[in-house]
Amino acid sequence: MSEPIRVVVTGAAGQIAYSLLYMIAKGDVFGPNQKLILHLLDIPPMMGVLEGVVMELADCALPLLAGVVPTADPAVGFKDVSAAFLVGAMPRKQGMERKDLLSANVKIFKVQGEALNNVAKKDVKVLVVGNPANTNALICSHYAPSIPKENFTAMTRLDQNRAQAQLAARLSVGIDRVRNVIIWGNHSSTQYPDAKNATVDGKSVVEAIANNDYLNAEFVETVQKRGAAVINARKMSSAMSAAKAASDHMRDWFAGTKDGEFVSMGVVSDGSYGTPKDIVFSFPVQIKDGKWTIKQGLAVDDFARGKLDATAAELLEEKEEAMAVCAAE
Ligand SMILES: NC(=O)C1=CN([C@@H]2O[C@H](COP(=O)(O)OP(=O)(O)OC[C@H]3O[C@@H](n4cnc5c(N)ncnc54)[C@H](O)[C@@H]3O)[C@@H](O)[C@H]2O)C=CC1
Ligand SMILES: O=C(O)CCC(=O)C(=O)O
Repeated sequence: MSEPIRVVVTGAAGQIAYSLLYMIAKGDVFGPNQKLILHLLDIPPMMGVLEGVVMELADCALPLLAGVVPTADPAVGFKDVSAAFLVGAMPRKQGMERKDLLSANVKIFKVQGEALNNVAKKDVKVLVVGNPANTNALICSHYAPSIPKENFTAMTRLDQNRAQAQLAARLSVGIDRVRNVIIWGNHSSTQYPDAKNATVDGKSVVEAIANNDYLNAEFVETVQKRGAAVINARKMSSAMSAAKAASDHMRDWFAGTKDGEFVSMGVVSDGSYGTPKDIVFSFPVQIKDGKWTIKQGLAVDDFARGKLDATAAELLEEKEEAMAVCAAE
């Protein structure tokens, strides 16, 4: 059993954290031999609620959980952490787009970027879940210049999992038989869920489904609008599935992807696939030894090109607005 690592979850009194903390503390993310000290960061009015979460974590009697640090102080929350799940932010309500949250939430990620810069380990792996996730991750990285840009990522794994589930249902196969679905771009309704490089039992999903109208329209729209569909039904945003996706994302980042497989993550663009540099764009990535690389050489047809350009344009707009909000602080 190795020494405990410190892991922070922000928004620790909220609904995603309520599922996520259990997954992390029982070993789903860092494995069954890695002890952890969980740092739980929320805002001062939520400290009472957080006390209840701390009690419940104790009552789970989890052998890997070596300690819990509840706090409202970012300097304590981010101190010496090796992994950071940045969940805490305002969620979208019915009728809002995720970018409507930008001016309120982006300020949180400026403060947390500065705190990570000052007190976290320099090799900390950061996953931004709070919306608008891609642009929040960019801002966080911008205010943490002493930590490599590669260490800041945004979550599009929930979209990937949704896309995989849609294809598996359409093909009437188990979810584990569908691989390599890609989410390109922003975690927003402009994202492009791409089944054209996906496989079912190693064979082309396009050939297995044999219905391009479905793959270009209904499939894409269902995944793009799934978050809103859950909000309409639950009157609250996705939480259990978001926690599972955060756990999948960080597990793969630490443990690596399997040969021949890739997963989608929002990462700082290097211009791959003709995208603008220096926005956080979701790409297919392969991961080895804790480092991701963008999978190169995949086919991007004219239809896909239009979608990639549209989601990139939205991210450029968000970046401009976010930088203006932070500069005005
Ligand atoms: N990237 C993705 O795929 C997904 C992202 N989300 C986003 O995740 C975020 C959290 O969602 P929920 O847990 O459902 O919301 P929630 O409202 O249940 O919990 C959010 C928590 O964050 C806390 N918080 C607010 N400001 C904070 C700060 N400065 N520092 C620390 N904590 C702070 C709040 O007090 C609250 O406890 C939302 O922005 C939501 O839109 C949700 C689902 C999927
Ligand atoms: O849709 C939202 O704004 C909140 C949750 C979310 O990002 C999602 O379900 O994809």
